[in-house]
Amino acid sequence: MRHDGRQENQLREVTIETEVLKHAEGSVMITFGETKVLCAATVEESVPPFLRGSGKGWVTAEYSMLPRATNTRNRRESAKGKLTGRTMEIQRLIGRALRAVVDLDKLGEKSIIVDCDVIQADGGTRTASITGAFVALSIAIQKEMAKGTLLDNPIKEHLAAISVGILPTGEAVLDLDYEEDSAAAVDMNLVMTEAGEFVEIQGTGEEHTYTRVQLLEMLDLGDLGIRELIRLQKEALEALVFPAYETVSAKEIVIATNNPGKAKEFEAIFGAKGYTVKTLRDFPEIPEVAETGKTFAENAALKAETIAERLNCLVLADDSGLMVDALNGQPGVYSARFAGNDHNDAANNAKLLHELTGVPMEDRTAKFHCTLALAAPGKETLFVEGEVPGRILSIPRGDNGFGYDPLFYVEELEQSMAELTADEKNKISHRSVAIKRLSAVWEEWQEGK
Ligand SMILES: O=c1nc[nH]c2c1ncn2[C@H]1C[C@H](O)[C@@H](COP(=O)(O)OP(=O)(O)OP(=O)(O)O)O1
Ligand SMILES: [Mg+2]
Repeated sequence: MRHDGRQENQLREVTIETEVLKHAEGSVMITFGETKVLCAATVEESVPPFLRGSGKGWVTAEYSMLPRATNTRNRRESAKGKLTGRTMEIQRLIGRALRAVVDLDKLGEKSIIVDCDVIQADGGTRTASITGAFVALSIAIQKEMAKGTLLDNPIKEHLAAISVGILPTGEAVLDLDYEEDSAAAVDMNLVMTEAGEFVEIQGTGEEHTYTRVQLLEMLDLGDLGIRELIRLQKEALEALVFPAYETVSAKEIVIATNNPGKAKEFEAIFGAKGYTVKTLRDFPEIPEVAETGKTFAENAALKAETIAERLNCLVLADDSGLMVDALNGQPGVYSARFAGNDHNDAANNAKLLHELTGVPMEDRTAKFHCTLALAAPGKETLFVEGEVPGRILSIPRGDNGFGYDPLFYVEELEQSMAELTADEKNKISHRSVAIKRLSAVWEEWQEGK
């Protein structure tokens, strides 16, 4: 009988609470009896220098204990200015353990760092850390997969860790608490995989030795404990769904535009398809992307790809403009800054009228062009285009729309774009033509690589 009434092959009560932190990509509060460890996994889009350009990712861990995790206060290692040997040893062990079950090639050039912070210590902090860290890592990876930023699951199999030992009575026991651990004759930490293989065995006698028979007895107990821990890990992970991510990919779309006129049109068109539209006005912290490209496609890609990387999600961008035949296709990609001043519709329209002074109506043919770029991190960008023909009026007409709409006459409707209602414009505009083409190829693109 053990001091807390457990059987020799019985774990303490183990709980695994997932998603306990707002910011970390994966987080877990794990308890082994009175031992409590907070595990937080962070995904970073970079790797240590020795892996750069290799296509391989990295998984590592840090371990630390809060001052009052123990019955007397320990000075913080940050206050001491250096890590103790014990801390270094444990965090390396956690990192090694996790890397044993992750295919770093499949992870690609990303790093996952799992921070294990012991809130309360009552023996087995490293084994609880490894067991919890694996779950936090799995959550972070599942989210990457849900977002489409990881295509293939790099986790090869489950992994957990447990302590076993020999009490002074000679009895082999599973999952020692602090009281048992400090008196134990032999103390052993086992890190094992779901397949029953070992990653690490740390077994030491303390003023005692142990026999081969006792070693096998401890390994058997450990095996039992690991199986139970893996069952609990799976239970915790299976209970998780990622509804937020499903909504982001299925029902929400981010459009990399600052133009309120475009935003309204996208909202109307995608809203009718059941999407919520977010634009850069929802992310005021993101600086404007410089449109340094020479083509609509280059600029659309610049906007979509920069923002997709930044927000780590699917992003659509629009680069559009007016192409006037009598001006050899100008202002084209420079439409927004035709009059020099970016985004000044009145000045742009005035300059357009000035440039076309004396040009007769039959020679004032033009078209609106729109290139859409759909980008996701790690994916090749998809492009579609749309155009609508028209003529440039000599007097602005109508108050709807934006940009050059008051000067753009749509012959078949016998109205300027600015005289059309939003619905009417959205049926015929260059943007709506492009969006229709996008819907036709979107799914195929999303399923492909
Ligand atoms: O339906 C339209 N009706 C009237 N004018 C339009 C339209 N579509 C584009 N245009 C003009 C406005 C702007 O002068 C330029 C787009 O420049 P472009 O860089 O693509 O957009 P932008 O800088 O206003 O917003 P953003 O880059 O944040 O999406 O073409
Ligand atoms: Mg622009």
